[in-house]
Amino acid sequence: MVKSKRDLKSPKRKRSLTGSHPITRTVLSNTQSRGNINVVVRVRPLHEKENTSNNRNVIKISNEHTVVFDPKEEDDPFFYHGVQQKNRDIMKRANKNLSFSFDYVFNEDSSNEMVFEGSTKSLIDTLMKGYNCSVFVYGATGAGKTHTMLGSQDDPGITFLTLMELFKQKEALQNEREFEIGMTYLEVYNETVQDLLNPGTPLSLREDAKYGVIVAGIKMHRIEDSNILFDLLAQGNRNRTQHPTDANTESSRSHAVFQVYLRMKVKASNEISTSKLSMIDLAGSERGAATGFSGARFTEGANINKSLLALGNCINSLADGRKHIPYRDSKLTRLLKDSLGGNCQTVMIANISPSALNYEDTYNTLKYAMRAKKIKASVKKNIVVSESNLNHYVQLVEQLKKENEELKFQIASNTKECNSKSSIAEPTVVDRFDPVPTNLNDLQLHTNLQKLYDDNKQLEQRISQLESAKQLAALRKELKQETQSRISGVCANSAEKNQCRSRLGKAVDRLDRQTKTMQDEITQLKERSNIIDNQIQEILDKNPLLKEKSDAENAKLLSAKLNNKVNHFQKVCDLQTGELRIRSGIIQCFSEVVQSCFLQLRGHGLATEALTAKYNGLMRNLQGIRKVSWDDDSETCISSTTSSLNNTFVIAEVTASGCNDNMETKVFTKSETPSKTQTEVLNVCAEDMMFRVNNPSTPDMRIPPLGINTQLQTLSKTVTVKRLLPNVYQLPSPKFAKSSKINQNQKENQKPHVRHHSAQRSDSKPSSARSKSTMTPTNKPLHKSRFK
Ligand SMILES: Nc1ncnc2c1ncn2[C@@H]1O[C@H](COP(=O)(O)OP(=O)(O)OP(=O)(O)O)[C@@H](O)[C@H]1O
Repeated sequence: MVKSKRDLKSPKRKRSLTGSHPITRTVLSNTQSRGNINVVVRVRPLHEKENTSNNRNVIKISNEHTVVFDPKEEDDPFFYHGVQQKNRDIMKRANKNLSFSFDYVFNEDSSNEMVFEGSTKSLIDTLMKGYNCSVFVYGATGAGKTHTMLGSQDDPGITFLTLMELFKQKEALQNEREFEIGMTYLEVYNETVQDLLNPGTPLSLREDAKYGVIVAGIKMHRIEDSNILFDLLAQGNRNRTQHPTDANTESSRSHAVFQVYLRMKVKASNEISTSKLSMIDLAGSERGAATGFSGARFTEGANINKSLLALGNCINSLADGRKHIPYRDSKLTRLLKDSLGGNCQTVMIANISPSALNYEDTYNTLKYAMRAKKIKASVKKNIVVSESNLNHYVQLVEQLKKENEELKFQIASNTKECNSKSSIAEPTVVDRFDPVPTNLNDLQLHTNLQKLYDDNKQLEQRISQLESAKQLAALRKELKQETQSRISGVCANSAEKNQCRSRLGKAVDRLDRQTKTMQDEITQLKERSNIIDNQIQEILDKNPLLKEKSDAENAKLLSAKLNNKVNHFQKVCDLQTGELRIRSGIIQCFSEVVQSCFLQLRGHGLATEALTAKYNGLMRNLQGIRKVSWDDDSETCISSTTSSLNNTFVIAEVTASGCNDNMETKVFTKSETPSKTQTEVLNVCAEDMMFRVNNPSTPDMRIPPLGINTQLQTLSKTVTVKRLLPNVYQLPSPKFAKSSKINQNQKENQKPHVRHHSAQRSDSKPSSARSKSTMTPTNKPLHKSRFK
């Protein structure tokens, strides 16, 4: 016997497979039920440790098909007054005494060869006829699964014996058929798939319409004779994940899947058949406590149990004849999709320990095996008559039928959902009926089209995310640059300025880099999306009837794009709201500081006129008084009707002393933007006018407003403001009325003002005096269209 599972070597092949350990009982002929999974139980001998401890045997084999779990113990008869007493020990727990029937039960003395003869030997006939076959060994840790599968040099396991049988039959049929045999050996460990013959990065599973479930990237090894096969088996076994547990010092912690692919061509008829034999050594099905580990081993155990539970659920669903089988719940079940139900002849070997120490695990294994027995398999031959690529046609038809069923089910549930929604809202375009073709070719095109649209949707989703992130980055960059431009005004010294500039510069660079990376990815994704669009077009060219489906999918795509846009604008709003909050905080703080500084300066008599004017302008801005509005057409408006003149404020057409000769009247139009200084002057003028309107009794009405002259000299021009926005300056009507009376008294002295040329202004009266004459506010609401 080999000392370690990893020491597996080519077993001695000189032994006659059928002669050395003949099975004494006929097993297969009358026990195998072709339609169902063939379930056999193998009871291992007690270990030395189990023998020495005061250990009870919980398994009794009644006959070759029946095993009794926790059999009733035969009590020593107890007599009282010569009468035998029943239930003598009332403290003792009643035995379960459960009887289970299987296709065959192998006892402690059965060799691997006997197990082979009684379980997997017949599979080779089936395989040679073009059917898929699979063998599972199931059981708790230490129950004898690996011993059954791999065995030892003296007692080779069923994998070795089954493949020997395959080569034997191959040789026998050599003259009639051409054979190609390939194999893969992989393990599923912690929900990842690894090639045991080429260990490396984990492999992924893909569903292929033609070949069913395939392991992407696994290497198939071609085998001509049995020598290389056993070397490969030993090599793979060395790479298998093993860790000692409390129950087994060489416990296999992964599910090992050994698959042999057979392709045969009948020379006479050119008939080609393909079949696959899968031999699966499952990891232990024990409870967590049996491994005695926590941490990594516990996680490992949890993953093993997860996949075995998923396998159990699939078995239950298959046994109950349900339509939906949850193959996708674990990697193991996905991988074994075509090895469980459907087109496959399956054998399950349930390994159990007879020791009471494994009471619960044994009980669970027997129950699991009983469930598996109920699975009904419908085995189909994988045969085609030509050498074309259709050698998996049968499998394809099966899969398409299944997909058809699933799609019909989806349509039914969608229609139901649609009906229930229609009472609340109009059905949207995405809820439209999506016809499913009944013809197999069309169904294939339909499925492909759906997949392409799904891929496209994912790409679009990612592109939208990137586009949105890119635009937000551009906005952030703009804000950073704005901050950069403010630096010179806010930093105290050049060191601080440089520090700020460098920080902001780095942020801008980072945003540039991010934008570039995003742009690159967008370009790639768009290229892929274009390829998919072309593929979609090709399908639509082949079958124009799918146009309706395509329209529905395009509508879904558009709806998803619009949703993404809405999300994007929400993000932009959030960003800008955040920025606004920051700015309001700055302005609040800033105005307090400025006010305090200005008041201090004024207190010390240091506030110049210019500074005061600036300060007043700033304060007005902070109060929300932002602009003066001018009429569009200066010429026509100024020289037009009296009512328009009544609404005209001429603020400062009269010069300050010393520069009245070259004055010209300036009328701003809406499209003109006055300079910063001009705006300030206008604001001050307007403010002054308002003050005079609101306080008509002010004695120095004739004195021009403070600073105006100086400013006008600087400007060297006369400024005419035709109109002020009343809602900006908020002229209160009662005060207007009051001021109106005063203006009435002075009306006699007024001349309608059209345009003041330098000659008319030679009296050098203060501007305000004349401007007052044109300030003829009216109680009538001002015509809206004139206020822009
Ligand atoms: N039928 C048998 N006859 C003799 N020895 C056996 C038999 N079954 C199992 N053993 C021995 O019991 C021990 C545990 O068996 P094995 O490693 O096959 O268990 P296992 O079910 O594969 O456990 P694990 O799931 O932890 O890998 C081994 O030393 C093996 O040689």
